[in-house]
Amino acid sequence: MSNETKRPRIGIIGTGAIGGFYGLMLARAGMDVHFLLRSEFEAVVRDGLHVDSAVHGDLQLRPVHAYNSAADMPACDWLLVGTKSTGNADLGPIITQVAAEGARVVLLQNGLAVEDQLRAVIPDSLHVLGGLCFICVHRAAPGVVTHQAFGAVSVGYHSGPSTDQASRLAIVDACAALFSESGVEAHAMADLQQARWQKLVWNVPYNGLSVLLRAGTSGLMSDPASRELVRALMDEVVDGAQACGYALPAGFASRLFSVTETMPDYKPSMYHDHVEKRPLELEAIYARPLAAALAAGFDMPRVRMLYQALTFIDRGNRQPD
Ligand SMILES: NC(=O)C1=CN([C@@H]2O[C@H](COP(=O)(O)OP(=O)(O)OC[C@H]3O[C@@H](n4cnc5c(N)ncnc54)[C@H](OP(=O)(O)O)[C@@H]3O)[C@@H](O)[C@H]2O)C=CC1
Ligand SMILES: CC(C)(CO)C(=O)C(=O)O
Repeated sequence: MSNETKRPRIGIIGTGAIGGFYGLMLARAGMDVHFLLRSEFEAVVRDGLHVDSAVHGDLQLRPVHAYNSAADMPACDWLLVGTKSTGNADLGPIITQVAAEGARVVLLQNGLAVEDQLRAVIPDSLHVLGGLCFICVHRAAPGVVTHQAFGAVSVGYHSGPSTDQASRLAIVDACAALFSESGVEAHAMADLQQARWQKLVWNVPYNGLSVLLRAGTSGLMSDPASRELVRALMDEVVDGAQACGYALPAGFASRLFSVTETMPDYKPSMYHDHVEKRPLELEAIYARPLAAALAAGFDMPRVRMLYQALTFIDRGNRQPD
């Protein structure tokens, strides 16, 4: 175990836009942060990590505790997972290798039931939390993250050795405190599933339509036809959530719609995945919500159509030229 009471040791599993941004913020606040990288390892060892932020200015971390193998990392008390959900089934050996005894694993991903997938491949002794990131970031170059807007994280307990509500809440509060101490707005959530459905109200329309229509938020919000489509998809997800037992606050979709009008033109992470020919997070953002709603007796035909179109696009996009 590391000396957690003095200085928590944090492992960033997947140092892309999300892992790079939050990891850098935590390290700048004096925490002992270790970054697992893959394709950008050499660049980060050589040049450090950079965040070009519209909110915080230009931030740099150099040198970086960077690793290209989990086997070389020290045991960490907290693991923040910033990989895409498409790779969750393969994370078991990595997490198991890097986790200190009783470590807390926080999945910073979009979508539904992503924690269930991870839970199945890691030891029962580890705590699993979910973290929802309300932020606009993307990788601009190896080791360079562009931060356009926002930054808050909402955290909730998923599963693990803590069975009573009080000890679960204590872990969630400790996680939120790590972020707060690094200058990131953080909230503890009582109901992770409810929060995941709420976030889907944004991700289902904008992530998928950005790929299908090749447009960022400004383009989608400036055309009457795409605006109508966004709104209809949002309403369907709200109804799907309700069918699954998660009643969202009144006017929630309208508020998200209005907030998006004030955002800088933003291309969601799915857009970047498509451009870079990486697999799209279709299972977590579309297939599972569709299946959950259907199991509750509610169909989401517009969401299904979007999912089917994206499946076609994704398959073609990843075939060799
Ligand atoms: N970007 C955003 O603004 C937001 C993103 N999200 C969600 O956050 C999650 C992460 O997204 P984002 O940061 O944009 O994704 P990125 O593609 O920018 O980052 C993913 C990172 O994980 C690395 N990685 C994947 N597998 C491994 C592995 N086995 N070992 C080491 N590194 C690995 C990738 O390395 P490599 O370079 O080799 O690909 C990459 O650096 C997604 O679920 C997304 O939906 C949520 C809110 C906002
Ligand atoms: C909704 C948004 C743009 C910021 O809150 C986001 O977090 C995402 O891209 O998933």
